[in-house]
Amino acid sequence: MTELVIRAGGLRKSYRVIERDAGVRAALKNLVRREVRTVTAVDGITFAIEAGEVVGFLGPNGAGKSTTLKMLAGLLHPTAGELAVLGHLPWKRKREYLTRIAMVMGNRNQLNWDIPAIDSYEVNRSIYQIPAARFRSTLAELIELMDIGDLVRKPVRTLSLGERMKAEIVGSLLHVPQVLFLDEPTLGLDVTAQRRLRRFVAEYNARHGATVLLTSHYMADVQALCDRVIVIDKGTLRYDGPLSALAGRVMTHRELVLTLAGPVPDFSRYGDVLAVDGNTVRLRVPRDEAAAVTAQVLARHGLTEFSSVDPSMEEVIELLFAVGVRS
Ligand SMILES: Nc1ncnc2c1ncn2[C@@H]1O[C@H](COP(=O)(O)OP(=O)(O)OP(=O)(O)O)[C@@H](O)[C@H]1O
Repeated sequence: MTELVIRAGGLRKSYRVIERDAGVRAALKNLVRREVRTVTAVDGITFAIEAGEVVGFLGPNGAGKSTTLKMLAGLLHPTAGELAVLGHLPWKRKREYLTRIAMVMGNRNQLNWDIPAIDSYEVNRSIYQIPAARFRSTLAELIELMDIGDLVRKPVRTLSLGERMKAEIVGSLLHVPQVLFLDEPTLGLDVTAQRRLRRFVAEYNARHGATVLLTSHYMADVQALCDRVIVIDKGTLRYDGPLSALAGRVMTHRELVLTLAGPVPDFSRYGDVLAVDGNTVRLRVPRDEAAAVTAQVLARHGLTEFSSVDPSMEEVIELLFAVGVRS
């Protein structure tokens, strides 16, 4: 039986924001009476994740992804709902919990800039009470997996962004956590460093059976690592399922490229004619009619070639965020 590592039910998080207009007068008024507004960042989401899954968390800016990850990692207290990770209430921040998870934020540094990463790692070793021999072997494994070698001996401030991110991740995983929350881990990295990091996450997942929840604006990260995606928008869950099925839910139409033996007659009765080039016509048809249209064209006109153009994942996501998911 598979083990459920994360269970969230009706999870909510609201922030209280103090409203303030600009200027001295507003500042004075604010001292007397504070206008407080509630921002609901996560508005009752329910999902469950099994051990060893690598799940992509997608959504436009401000959708509530970081807030959700922070609740899972115990950095924020949920306003309402149920949440259990590895059987723990994350916000209690129990030692037994914190030693089994890691949160990596692409836009935050955990390592001290003025000293080499290896010295910060020593600090982590004592915080997590990692036995010396295990620490050495894990460090060697992570350094090899991440291919950072002697860089860990240079002051962090002298490292490039990509090198620093690799060093950050090594530092976050020295206690060999079973659950990884990765919030934009490849943010700002060049393509080579992104690829390296992806390989690393895949390898770590395979070696340690770790459960990974990842947010990223780079679709390549999600495609390379996640079979399953959870899409949220304005704090609510819009899709939870295989990445491969997402296109089908979002794209209402398909593009067919049909090549006939002779010139193309008027094809407007089959769908939107996008282009005609010699004997080839590009046709846009409702997704669920694509097979029937192809069969009709084959029967009536004959086909020498046929293909259907699959949208790129970027296109799917762009459309998804623009129009939402069809239920
Ligand atoms: N500390 C805070 N105080 C008040 N509002 C906040 C706070 N943190 C986040 N928010 C608001 O909550 C909403 C969700 O923010 P969150 O950072 O979780 O979204 P996100 O999906 O991670 O966005 P992005 O892709 O831009 O990182 C946004 O409207 C944001 O402005």
